[in-house]
Amino acid sequence: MAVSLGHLHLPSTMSSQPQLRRVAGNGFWVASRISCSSSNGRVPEPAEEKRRAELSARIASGAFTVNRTGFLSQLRSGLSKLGFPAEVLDILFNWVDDGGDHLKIPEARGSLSALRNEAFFVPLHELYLTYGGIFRLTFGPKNFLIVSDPAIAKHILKENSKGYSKGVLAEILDFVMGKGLIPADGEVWRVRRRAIVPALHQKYVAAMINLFGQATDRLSQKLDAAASNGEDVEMESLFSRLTLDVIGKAVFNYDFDSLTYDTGIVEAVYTVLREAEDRSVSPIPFWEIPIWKDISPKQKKVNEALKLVNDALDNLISICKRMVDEEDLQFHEEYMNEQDPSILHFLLASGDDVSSKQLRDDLMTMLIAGHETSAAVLTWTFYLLSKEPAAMSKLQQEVDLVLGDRFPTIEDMKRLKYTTRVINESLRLYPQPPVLIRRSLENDTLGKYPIKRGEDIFISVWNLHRSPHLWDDAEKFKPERWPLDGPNPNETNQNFRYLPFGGGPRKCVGDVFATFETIVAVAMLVQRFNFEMALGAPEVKMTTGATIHTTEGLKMSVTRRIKPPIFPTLEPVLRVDPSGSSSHQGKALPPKGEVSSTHP
Ligand code: HEM
Repeated sequence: MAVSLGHLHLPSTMSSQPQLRRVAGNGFWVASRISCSSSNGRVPEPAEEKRRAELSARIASGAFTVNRTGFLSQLRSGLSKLGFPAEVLDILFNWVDDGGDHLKIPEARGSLSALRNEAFFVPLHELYLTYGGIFRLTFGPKNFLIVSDPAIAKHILKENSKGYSKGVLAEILDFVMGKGLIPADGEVWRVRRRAIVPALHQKYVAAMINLFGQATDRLSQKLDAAASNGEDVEMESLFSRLTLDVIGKAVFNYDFDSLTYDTGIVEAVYTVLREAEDRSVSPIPFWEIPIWKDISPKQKKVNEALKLVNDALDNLISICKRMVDEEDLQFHEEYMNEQDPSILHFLLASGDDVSSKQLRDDLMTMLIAGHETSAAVLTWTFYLLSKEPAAMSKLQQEVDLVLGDRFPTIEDMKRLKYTTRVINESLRLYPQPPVLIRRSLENDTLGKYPIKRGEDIFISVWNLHRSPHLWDDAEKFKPERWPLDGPNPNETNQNFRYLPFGGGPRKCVGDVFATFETIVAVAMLVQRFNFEMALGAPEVKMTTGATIHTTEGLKMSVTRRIKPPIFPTLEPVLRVDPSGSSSHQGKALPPKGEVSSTHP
């Protein structure tokens, strides 16, 4: 029986797991009921539902379940054959299990064919509903522990974070990030984290609000042209360009201007990004095979692109070094160069004692970490909003009331409360990335199970965020689940059932940056346009790399908004402090349809 707790906090490992029972006589573990989840916060299509039902049936039939061997299992099987009732054996063997140190993690054997054509975290959700908050998934010689339990996630990410490394992730990303902050472990990570975190200080993030506004304004110009011509737009690729332009300026003061031009460097960045994503989901590391590496045209292209990007970064580092040398520098905690407020400038001005290679690795890491993640959040937010017109109109009411026709300012970030909740909820349904990867550096105990050093672990944020045991209406897009006047939801106040930016010492360094970036983009776009799924647009399906992508893009039709007059007595939750609004320094938007000349 899948346990529906229907409340928010889940204190113990045991209670988060559906009850498992062994089928008498065969020693298999099965769940008594498998609930089939809809995905995307929407009602699944019939074909998808049928495929899911088949997968659920295969899981329930034990097609993925590993036969337990060993003395206890054989004893149980023998007793069962002698006619002992299953219920009695359950009680007896669960009791024996609880006391012993032989306890085995439930185990499922994955078949690659079952996972084909599917974002891999979706079948993991089905397996979670059957096998519980921790299980071992075996693929041929490889196996992984899949963790979907808040208490175990907290243990790995926070309480015993020193006992875990980035493992397989560091191996996959080595070619592009080297020892950058995401893959780095141990002393390198500690030193780099200490150097980088101060660069994202309050004054810097506040300065970024203008940058977010200017970049979104450029996107608006594109949408405006599409609206005039009655053309549909593919929003996923536009969001990817928007966030690339933002992160280039924010991290190393480079204007990709990818919303306007398709330059060689933009193409090179995408080649490298796609390769990183392909490698993260490839079952066989082709790129490590010596001859393949040299003859594969794809690998050749990747190496050329990587060289182009690395050379560009090296060049930006030397330009910035020259700027810093010529500056009359007075470095302090909230230091920021007005002409170049980038993270790179801060790091060099701080006298950060670091090799150029390490600095490049860190810049590349932030470029990748801060680009696709924010783009994916925007893509799925607009997808969800297109399915919930009521949420969209509530959002537009708030934006009209708080911003009117202005650009957003830093003060608006706390006033755009419903906008923030929409993003919180989008991040719950579509966490980016959907799994966190770790490797145990020493023997440990996860929940009630002992594990050995060297275990590869996937913490499924997708499962945590969509667990029917942890959330009411887990699959539903409900920004209202987060009270407007409550705290911003995070891993701490949600006791690790909600991990949009990870948790513990390796939590995202760009969480506030990214939250503001997405608030500004969402607010400015819905302020100016209405969005709907385009007529005849392909069904929006998921595929995965490091983040969740659509398979065929997010095709939308965009129309300019004709705004109703603003009545200040809308719903009380949307009312803003009138004294605050008069002090806004925000810039007025150009009249609808006109193009602003503001460029970074
Ligand atoms: C909505 C956008 C973003 C999301 C959803 C997101 C999510 C995450 C998550 C879940 C982690 C933890 C990974 C783990 O524990 O394995 C992480 C780490 C990280 N993120 Fe973000 N991120 C976003 C934006 C950004 C931005 C804009 C930057 C840079 C300015 C950034 C830089 C980093 C870095 C450097 C780490 C590694 C931290 C460490 O290991 O010490 N992220 N991010």
